[in-house]
Amino acid sequence: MTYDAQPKASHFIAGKYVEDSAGDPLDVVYAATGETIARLHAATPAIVDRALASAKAAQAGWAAMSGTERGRVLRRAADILRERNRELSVLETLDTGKPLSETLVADATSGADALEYFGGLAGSLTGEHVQLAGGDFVYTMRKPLGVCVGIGAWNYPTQIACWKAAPALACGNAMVFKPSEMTPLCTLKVAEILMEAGAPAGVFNVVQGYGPVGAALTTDPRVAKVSLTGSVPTGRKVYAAAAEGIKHVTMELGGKSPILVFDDADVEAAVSGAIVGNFYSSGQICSNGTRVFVQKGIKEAFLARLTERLADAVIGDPMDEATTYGPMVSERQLKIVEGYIAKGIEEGARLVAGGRRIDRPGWYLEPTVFADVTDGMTIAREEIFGPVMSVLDFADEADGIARANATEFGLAAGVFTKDLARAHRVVGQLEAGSLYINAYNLTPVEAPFGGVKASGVGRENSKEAIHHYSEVRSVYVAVNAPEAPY
Ligand SMILES: NC(=O)c1ccc[n+]([C@@H]2O[C@H](COP(=O)([O-])OP(=O)(O)OC[C@H]3O[C@@H](n4cnc5c(N)ncnc54)[C@H](O)[C@@H]3O)[C@@H](O)[C@H]2O)c1
Ligand SMILES: O=CCc1c[nH]cn1
Repeated sequence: MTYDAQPKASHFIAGKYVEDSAGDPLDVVYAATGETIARLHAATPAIVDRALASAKAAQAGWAAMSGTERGRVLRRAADILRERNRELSVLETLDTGKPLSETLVADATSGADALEYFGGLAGSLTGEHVQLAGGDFVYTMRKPLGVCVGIGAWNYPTQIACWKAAPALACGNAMVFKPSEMTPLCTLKVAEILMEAGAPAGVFNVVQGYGPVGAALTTDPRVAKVSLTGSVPTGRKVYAAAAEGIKHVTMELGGKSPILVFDDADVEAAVSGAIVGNFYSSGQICSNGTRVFVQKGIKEAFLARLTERLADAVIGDPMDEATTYGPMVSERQLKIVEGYIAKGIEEGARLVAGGRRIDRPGWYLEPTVFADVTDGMTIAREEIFGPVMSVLDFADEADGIARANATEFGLAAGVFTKDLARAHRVVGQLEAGSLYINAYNLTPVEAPFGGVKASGVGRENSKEAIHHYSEVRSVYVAVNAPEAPY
């Protein structure tokens, strides 16, 4: 099968595709076959400069439009994403290797939700009136930050671009977005669609590249804010570089999230939560609940049902809609995960499912489950970012909470129990940004998403995101003549 994945050019600047073949080559390899399906080029310094200049030039005019007009553009873009969902989902599958059965429901559709939601909010972004003594008052104005930079990870290229662009543009900012070097294709389509929907040229630009391009964008004095989705080590670098310029940041980083399954949980629901929380997108989701703490009384039933249901995963061609489990994004990522599996075995965890590379072209790794994992093992401490679930025993509520929190990360956490009083008591003590009761890994645009501790700073989605793409100014108005001491 041949796929037409080659874009018109590598970058999208000031409303047009732009190429500069002097940049380092950036090949797109289809994860399901290992074939190179497109060649792009990383941005040269001249391209980075052009993109930032274009965003800077466009931003003031975009901010001067009414929120209702900006919102209309975003909502039109949402409609186009939905109309082209199939075409965009195929491209997302080519970019990432995720099965079409997932991309049809979780990528362009999630991007469209963000554009629609923030498009709806754009017209109602207002300040406040604050009455003071004696008739004086203060009013506040909510202002855009200016030029924002978005830097993406490779697991959800369309979603990540839209989750950043939608609130940024709703508030009147312009954006330069650098997708992950692993998945450069989808964001170009988002840029094309925003222009088609009526966004002025320069309001959303895309430049490709590796880490140094992201670093050049982060440190440029024209940039007011950097929003990164990536690993904690990259987050530390980008946060530090942004701090040098006193820039705003959003850091959407990694995790090692816990799921607590109590004795009284519905086994079927808990197994479903653990499956979506570990194997959706072949385990390449930041918020995955990769430490599954299972109370002793339910452990055998949980493991038995989990292994039974894993046997029903349809592993195959991601373009076949019957496939429910696809390849990992790259051979490099697959080898990193194989290294963790070897470490798990070496450190004494019990392999109860999977563990091997699948004998077919592309980067396929079996959904893998380890039981009898202990807190000190490498697979229980480090983010693997692949299809590896660690099942740990726990004694009681206090033990489960303490051990769930014993990590530098704090992105998500889940609790499965029929005792709702306990569920609320437990989530109230778990150190994570997204908490789930009898559910896992759902990310509706209406709910804030983001981490605590090393998992991040700031929130995407919901009204919370508005605070991270705008700032408040206050105006003091005197109605009486001012007094002075002399
Ligand atoms: N919290 C979230 O919302 C979220 C979502 C998806 C992925 N992630 C995390 O992302 C990681 C996997 O993605 P990845 O491997 O692409 O992450 P990564 O940290 O390797 O790269 C992320 C992005 O940062 C860029 N980058 C690298 N060095 C940079 C630098 N010095 N300055 C600026 N940009 C730089 C990369 O080119 C890429 O675009 C995992 O840790 C995962 O948990 C988090
Ligand atoms: O990968 C992190 C963000 C996310 C979680 N679920 C879907 N996307």
